[in-house]
Amino acid sequence: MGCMNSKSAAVGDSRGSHKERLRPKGSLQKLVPRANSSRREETVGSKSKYDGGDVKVLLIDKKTSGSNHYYNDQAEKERIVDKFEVIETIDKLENFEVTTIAAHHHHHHPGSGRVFNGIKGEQVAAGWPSWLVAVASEAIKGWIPRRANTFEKLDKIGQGTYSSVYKARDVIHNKLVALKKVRFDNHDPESVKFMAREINLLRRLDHPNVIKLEGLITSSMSCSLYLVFEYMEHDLVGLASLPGIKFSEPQIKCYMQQLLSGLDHCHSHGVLHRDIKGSNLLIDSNGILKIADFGLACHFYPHDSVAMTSRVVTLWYRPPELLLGASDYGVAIDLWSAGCILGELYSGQPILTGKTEVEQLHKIFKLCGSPSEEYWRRAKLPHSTVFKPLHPYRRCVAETFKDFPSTAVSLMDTLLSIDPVHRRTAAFALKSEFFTTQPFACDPSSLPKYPPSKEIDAKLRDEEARRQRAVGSRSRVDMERRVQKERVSTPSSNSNAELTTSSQRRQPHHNLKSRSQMWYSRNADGFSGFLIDLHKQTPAAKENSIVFSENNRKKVSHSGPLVYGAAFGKSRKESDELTRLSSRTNLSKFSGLVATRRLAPEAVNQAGRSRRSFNELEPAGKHDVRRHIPKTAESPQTGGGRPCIKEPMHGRGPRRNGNKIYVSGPLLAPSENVDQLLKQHNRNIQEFTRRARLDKTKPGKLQAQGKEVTENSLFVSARRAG
Ligand SMILES: Nc1ncnc2c1ncn2[C@@H]1O[C@H](COP(=O)(O)OP(=O)(O)OP(=O)(O)O)[C@@H](O)[C@H]1O
Repeated sequence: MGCMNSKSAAVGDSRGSHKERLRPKGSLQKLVPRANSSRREETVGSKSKYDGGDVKVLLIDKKTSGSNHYYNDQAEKERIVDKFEVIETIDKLENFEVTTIAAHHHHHHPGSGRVFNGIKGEQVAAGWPSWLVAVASEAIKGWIPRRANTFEKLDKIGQGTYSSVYKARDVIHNKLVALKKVRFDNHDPESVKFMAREINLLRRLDHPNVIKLEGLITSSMSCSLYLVFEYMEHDLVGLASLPGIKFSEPQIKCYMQQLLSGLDHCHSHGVLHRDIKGSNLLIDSNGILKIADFGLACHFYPHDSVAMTSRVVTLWYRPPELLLGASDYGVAIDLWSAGCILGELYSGQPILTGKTEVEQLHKIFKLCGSPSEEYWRRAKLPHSTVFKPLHPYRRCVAETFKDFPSTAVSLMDTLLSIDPVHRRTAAFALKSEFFTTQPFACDPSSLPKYPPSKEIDAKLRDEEARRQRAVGSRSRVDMERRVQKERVSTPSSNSNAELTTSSQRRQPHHNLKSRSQMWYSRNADGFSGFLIDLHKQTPAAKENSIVFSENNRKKVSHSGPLVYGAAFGKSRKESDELTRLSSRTNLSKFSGLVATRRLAPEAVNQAGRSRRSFNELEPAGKHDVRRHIPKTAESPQTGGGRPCIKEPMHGRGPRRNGNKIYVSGPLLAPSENVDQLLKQHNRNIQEFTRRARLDKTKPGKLQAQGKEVTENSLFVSARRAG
């Protein structure tokens, strides 16, 4: 059949003579004759237009073949179509034989110039866009697209890096669903392919603990795609951050059992998830946990060695072998993440919260010990020469989590093995004493009913609280100015107290310290936007704040590790080690990169190349790293991976002033500065007035001096505020 030029309209070998005549328009619809029509039933083809390209479809009703109609022109077609009543979008094609479908486009496009026959032809006829059919026919096989107007969109409930997720009502089946609008470039076949990979994998899986893909919404005209999922009220991060939530042991076991059962199903179906983390574990109103977000997932072949990218899994849940650059890995990567979740469920906060890959690995070694000599030799990991510590680290998982139940520690010990082989399998974990000894996992249906809670809700709460702080601070600044202006001697702290109280009254969450906020302020690993009082900080937060101030003071245009050996208050040995690592690697620049999500596994080398070129071409500090990070860092988990130096430069990073550090949030002058500033200003005015009195007789000089004082005072203010 070959390619066709943009305007020719070959419809099929046997109907070549009609090729210029078939110009039906509109989507594929089943038509029934109106009462006065002589026609019995017919399906008209669709000619859709998108991005300047046309797709032609000719369907022949098997029952009435021979009565196919070719329209001479659009007007004729419309006249004929008008005789029919559209009763439904076709959802079954068995009765129709697709003879030929021609797609031709003005622009280069997947499917451009292609004539689809057979299955692909049917797919286009069924209303799938040809850009999807062209490269992802397998993903939509046997399915028909749902139409957008069969859903009623409700709220936005999730914002992922690659998607926006909406709550919606399926009006046909009258039930709630989640619609995930996936972002991809439909002009780029690779991008479409990788989006389709998620669909393919999801369709392979069918388990109560794996999210179910119920359908796809698109149309031949559309360049976007929605994935339709069963609706889930919660995710684990959102749930854990609900104020006052503390999971019981049977509850933790219940969630872990479901997580591991879901993982076991994925793994036994040859699927690695590669992004297990709390926000991807969805929980419905009956307490059923489902693994979601298969955007990073891939097929794996246990007995074949296929190179895969190591840039997967959100930093805090990423196993050491990936940080060491492994490209041949297996189920153990998901088990490591599951071990992190287990620790998090007990401790109430993420357990390994590095800000950079180097720091993440360092934290892992400190907790789990560094790999044995035998492992270094056997694994031959790409970054081992860079990351192998000079001195081995001792494993202290049991000591660190000594307050947890012993069976939980024992399971963590297995799942957090440095050597992936020792992590065993999800099936093995499910048989561990953790699940076989009392207290047993509770039944999901017996779990408490929670108000809807999502990571996005937790974020919104955090943001609202931050906004309130900002409003409070701004009001405070305004108030201080007013106080100064009116020369009222009320102590500003009183005014602030009043303001705080009123803002608290307005905002019920103001004073609630969500768990995520606490994680941040405790660890200073995320960017919460809250004013943190150093006196009240834990040592960990203090350590980090020192890094921040170091960064600011030294105006280092590079991320953490270059200074963190010394700045984190580590032991001399650790500090030397980190400095050594940091000076030997540039990986810190790419911290938090969570995989080349749309990159083929085979493209590992290419990723390496782009990494190099990024290093070589871009001057440090000038580059907006976020543009190059496919999976950016808004969540605490991914946030852990952000290069920390960028943030202060963009006004979102931690800034230190006296005993307080500001972490993220709007750029506000710390309010203590306002006091100083105003005092200084007063002094300057007094000085100016004094000199003016002295120099009454020398107006020329006065003017000059006045100017000088003003400039000085501005200079002082700027310097102090900066
Ligand atoms: N079936 C669902 N029901 C309810 N909410 C959902 C559902 N699927 C996803 N969400 C919400 O949307 C968010 C983003 O979805 P998802 O993780 O699939 O997208 P993503 O773009 O891959 O995100 P990420 O950047 O976190 O990997 C989830 O964290 C979750 O809160």
